[in-house]
Amino acid sequence: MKIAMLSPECSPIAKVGGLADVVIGLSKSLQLQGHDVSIILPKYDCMRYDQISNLETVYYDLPVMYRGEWQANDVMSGVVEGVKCFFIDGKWHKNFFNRGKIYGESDDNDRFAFFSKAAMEFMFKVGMDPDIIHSHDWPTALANVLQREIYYKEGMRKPRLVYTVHNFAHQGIAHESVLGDLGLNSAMLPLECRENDYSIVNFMKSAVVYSDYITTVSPNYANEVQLTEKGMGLQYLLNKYHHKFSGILNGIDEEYWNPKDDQYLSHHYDVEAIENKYKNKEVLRERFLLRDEYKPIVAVVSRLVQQKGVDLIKHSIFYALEQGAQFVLLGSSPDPNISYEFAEIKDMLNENPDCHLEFGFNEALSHLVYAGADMILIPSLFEPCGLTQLIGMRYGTVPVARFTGGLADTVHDVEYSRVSQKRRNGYTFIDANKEGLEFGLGRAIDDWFNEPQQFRNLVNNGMKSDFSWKMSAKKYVKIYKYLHSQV
Ligand SMILES: Nc1ncnc2c1ncn2[C@@H]1O[C@H](COP(=O)(O)OP(=O)(O)O[C@H]2O[C@H](CO)[C@@H](O)[C@H](O)[C@H]2O)[C@@H](O)[C@H]1O
Repeated sequence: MKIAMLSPECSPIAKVGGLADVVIGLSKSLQLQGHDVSIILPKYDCMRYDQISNLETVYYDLPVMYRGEWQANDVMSGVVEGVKCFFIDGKWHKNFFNRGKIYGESDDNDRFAFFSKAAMEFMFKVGMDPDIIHSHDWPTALANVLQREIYYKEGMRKPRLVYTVHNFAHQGIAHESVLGDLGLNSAMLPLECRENDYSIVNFMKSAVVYSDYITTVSPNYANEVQLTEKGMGLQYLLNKYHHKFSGILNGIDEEYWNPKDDQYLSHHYDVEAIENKYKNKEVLRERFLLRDEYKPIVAVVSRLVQQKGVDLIKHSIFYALEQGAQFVLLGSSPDPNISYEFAEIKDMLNENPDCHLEFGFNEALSHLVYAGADMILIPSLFEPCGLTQLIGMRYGTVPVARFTGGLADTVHDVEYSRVSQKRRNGYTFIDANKEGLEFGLGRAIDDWFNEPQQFRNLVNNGMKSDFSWKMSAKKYVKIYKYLHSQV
């Protein structure tokens, strides 16, 4: 099948969070299974150009009608991790993608609405005509509306539309004038695509209504968003369209995340020969100036946003130290208040030889943290899937996770899980408060000190688990094929 992925992120060239990992991981796996995949992205000035090969301009001056005028764009192609990518390079004065960042601009809605239109226009002009247009999250949601309302009518009839939601907390809300900017007739957009104030358009709702199939990134989160407030206001709509909605668990790219030959590690290991993991622990300690003592390292690798349980992360720093563990954090926050709070804690613990907080986004360092730590903590308030617990397990780092969303699908508690002993791989806790966190983390630290064999079994079980994309990619293909069988 011919699949066009539309995404604002793609690892490792344009990554803010897990969406980037999923887009490349799923694409690689689909390609391995014999499908023809292209990823279409904006051409940001801040991309990792060193990770793109064969970059060349393939279309000059692609005209895109926006705000009633033809705007020129070049389109470049390149290869990322073996997958063909196209980059839309807006040449006009607004410079939507030369902002030094991917998100966080006051005109994000306009930037990504424009990208959706330009991506559709590109596919139309070059006659790409994919079997599937697979768009992701709010930034590419309007592509689905554009396909049905404009491009289908102009003859681009083949594509079936699949839409994956990585987080219902960010939906893309804008005044309906955004539709006119894209050449859509605002009056045609159904009311269920709008907010209570009908002049406000909700991008995600629109994609739910217009797509042929909607997925989210774990089965448990798919249930939660239909049944609870985790649907962030979309519960009704998701229930209405439940026949075309399901959860497919994310995988990880096991080639990229592989302790056996990880490009960022100097000591490689696997489940059969794990000793080198502890050399990475030494390297991590040296790097973060932690003392070399018989203690477990608890790690957090995260965007520091409320979703991730920032108050619980803060509490866990002090709690882990109190319990005799070391604590490391690699995190960055788009929220200055949260950044400030963590900077204060860093100041307070500056002289502590058992703690290091590192701020910023650092891909290479994240690999060392996964490899060097003993436990990875994910105390999220909600979590659509979560990748850090999967990556942690791949590196023999035991997850301590809140029992929610995809974390509940993937982390199986050593004592309280219903799965067989062999599949138990971590510690979970239910309550999103200090007591809950201490219940999960306390048991993990205690077992590390006092039940080393039990802890080691968890390490082994995690490392032996299959978190590859293979099975999940097959589930997507099944959906793609089903949609075409319905035509
Ligand atoms: N400071 C830092 N430096 C380097 N790397 C860092 C980093 N902070 C985070 N990362 C990396 O970013 C990724 C984050 O993965 P998450 O699953 O936490 O995704 P996120 O919440 O962003 O995305 C959403 O989409 C994904 C994908 O569907 C869902 O799993 C998730 O639940 C949902 O919230 C991991 O690869 C992690 O290593």
